[in-house]
Amino acid sequence: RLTSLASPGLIQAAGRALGISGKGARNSGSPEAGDDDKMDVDVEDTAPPAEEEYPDVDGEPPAWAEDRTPLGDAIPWFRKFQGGMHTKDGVLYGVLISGDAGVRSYIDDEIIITRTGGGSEKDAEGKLTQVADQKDDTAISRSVNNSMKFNIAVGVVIGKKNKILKRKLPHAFNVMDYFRVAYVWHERIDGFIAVRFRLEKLDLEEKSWWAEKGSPAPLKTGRRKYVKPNERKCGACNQTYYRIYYQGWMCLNTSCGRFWKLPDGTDPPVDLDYDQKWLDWRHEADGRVQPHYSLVPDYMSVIDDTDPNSTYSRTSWKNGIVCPNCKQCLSRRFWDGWRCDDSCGFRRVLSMQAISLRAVIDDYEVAPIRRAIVFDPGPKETALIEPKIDDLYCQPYSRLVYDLPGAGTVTHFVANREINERPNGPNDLFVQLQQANLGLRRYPLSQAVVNGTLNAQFAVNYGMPYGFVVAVDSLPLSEACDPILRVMGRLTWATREATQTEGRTALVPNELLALGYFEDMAINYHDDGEDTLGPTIASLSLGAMAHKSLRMKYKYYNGFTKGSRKLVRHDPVLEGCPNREWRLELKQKLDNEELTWAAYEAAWWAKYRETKGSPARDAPPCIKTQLHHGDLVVMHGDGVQKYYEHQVELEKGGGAKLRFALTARHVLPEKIEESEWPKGQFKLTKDQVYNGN
Ligand SMILES: O=C(O)CCC(=O)C(=O)O
Repeated sequence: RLTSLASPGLIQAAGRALGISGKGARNSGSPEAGDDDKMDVDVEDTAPPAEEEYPDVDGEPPAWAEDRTPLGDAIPWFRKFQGGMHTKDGVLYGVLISGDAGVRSYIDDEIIITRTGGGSEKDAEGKLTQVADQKDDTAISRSVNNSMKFNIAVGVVIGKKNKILKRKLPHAFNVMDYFRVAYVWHERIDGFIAVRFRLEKLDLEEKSWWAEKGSPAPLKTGRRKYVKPNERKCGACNQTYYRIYYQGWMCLNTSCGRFWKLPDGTDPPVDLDYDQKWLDWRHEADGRVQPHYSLVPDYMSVIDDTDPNSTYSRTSWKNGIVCPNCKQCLSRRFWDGWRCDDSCGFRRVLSMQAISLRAVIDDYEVAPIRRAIVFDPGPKETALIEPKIDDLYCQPYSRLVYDLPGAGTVTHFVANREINERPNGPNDLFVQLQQANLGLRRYPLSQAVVNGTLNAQFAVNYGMPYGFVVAVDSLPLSEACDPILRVMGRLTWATREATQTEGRTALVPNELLALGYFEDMAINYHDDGEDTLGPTIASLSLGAMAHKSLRMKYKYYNGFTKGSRKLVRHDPVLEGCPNREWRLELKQKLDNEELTWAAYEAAWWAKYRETKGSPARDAPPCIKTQLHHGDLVVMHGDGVQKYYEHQVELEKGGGAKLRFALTARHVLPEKIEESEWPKGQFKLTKDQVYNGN
């Protein structure tokens, strides 16, 4: 705790006049020598004002965001979606000063003093606590040192949750400015060594936008004194350090016996005051200190709409823009560009010229006469299931059926040139879907670790509402365009074909999710196991090739949940899971009531401990397929979604820049509001019905 020597009102007034917020400063000199008490600034002693009582800021941030995703997409020096420091190749590029930056944090109009955060954790109340030593050899502290050593300016974003600056911040995340790393040192925090650093605003001429509204302009750079802080050499280790704290100079060499000791050899208190000379220290303008990126880059100026290769490229969907009107960071949420929210209305619409199949398929011929079926499990991939291959049953397709015992089947209808080239077949559909204005866009994931994380593909939903992975608005199927209805025809055929062979009646699809993949897009392991869905999911691939994999879910593979390691109550003990024999034996005993649940648990873990050779891990894929242009895949059986998960990745390289995946499901009407049912009703013309040719 700080020793307060002045009244809180006086303290705050003094702080504001100096542009000081947060922890206070004292004049240099030793406290023993009797300092000027009036300069004692101790705002910690007063209850922090409620946010709305903080003073307004003087200007507007040059860029801002309400979520981390658009911020990281649009600000290249802070392409960081979790954590507070963006480092790359050993250099620190950007810092986020958000909630609790820990003890002795400090921000004023030109200076920021913070810590690297390494070796620290948030406690139950969200307070940052150091839990391990952090020395200079960690990647993060090397990066901070490198930015100082190599004169790389560091961009800073301030979060609304920040309570050190004590200003009313306009947005959740606000770009401040570029700073130089002026000093890096070690301290002891919560008993552990921590790395701290001091940032100094690069442009000292201009008033900072986050300065208090109406506060005086900063001193012109030509009139500043640029006096260095006091420094002293340690008598024990001979190292020289600046004096940072009013309470006294301290050696900052972690290997010295006098590290972090006050001149009288005692440990310093937790709350210390910054020495005024240390806070007043500024560097003269130095042209060598430069940022790597523009503070707010103008990505729009480098987009070439006339080149489809650039429109569908990774950079084109990974990079956000900053709205030129309201300065909001915008992710590429729309198929055809960037749009700001309604209050601003800014749009940058790309012409989205159609891309040819030739441009996205990297094979000698765009389609083969007969597709070679790729199935070679290889010696290491013994978990892969061998499909039953039938070239005759639904010619000209080859049909591959993968059996997942106890779960269901995956049927792959492999297309070829004859199928793809037919009028209104896959080749035509690929062009037609590009020409149709489908309204594809990226939606926030419903179960994301970071708020606002967007689905990695562009999506639009037709028919009955479906929103397991992303909440996508659904459009009535009756109003869908011709190519979408033709796709519905194909998927209805595939659904029947894959399920009738098992002697069951198919539930005809009444929903269609269209996904558009650009270069390098992928959908990570997930299942489509929403309880509103029937057991069959059929999909059509158009355009670039993709790889689809299926694997058993972690808990069914290992028998227990990840993290909390709770045993699965009704363990199906599927084929391919480890320790299958004894797991089946124990399950039998549990099912026959020879074991209580508690006895089962004890026996299970005892057996598991004996099997030292099988540590818990993610299941390896049991199905790996290549999804080529025109192929259809049908996953059938409730167990496929319950026990298995699937992922799809666009082929890397080879120009694989555009793929459509159209997936049809049967949404159970009884599970959906009746008012939504009409959306799933549609009638195909004779021409739109597909019969497998
Ligand atoms: O891209 C695909 O082929 C399938 C997409 C998918 O996994 C899904 O819609 O759940």
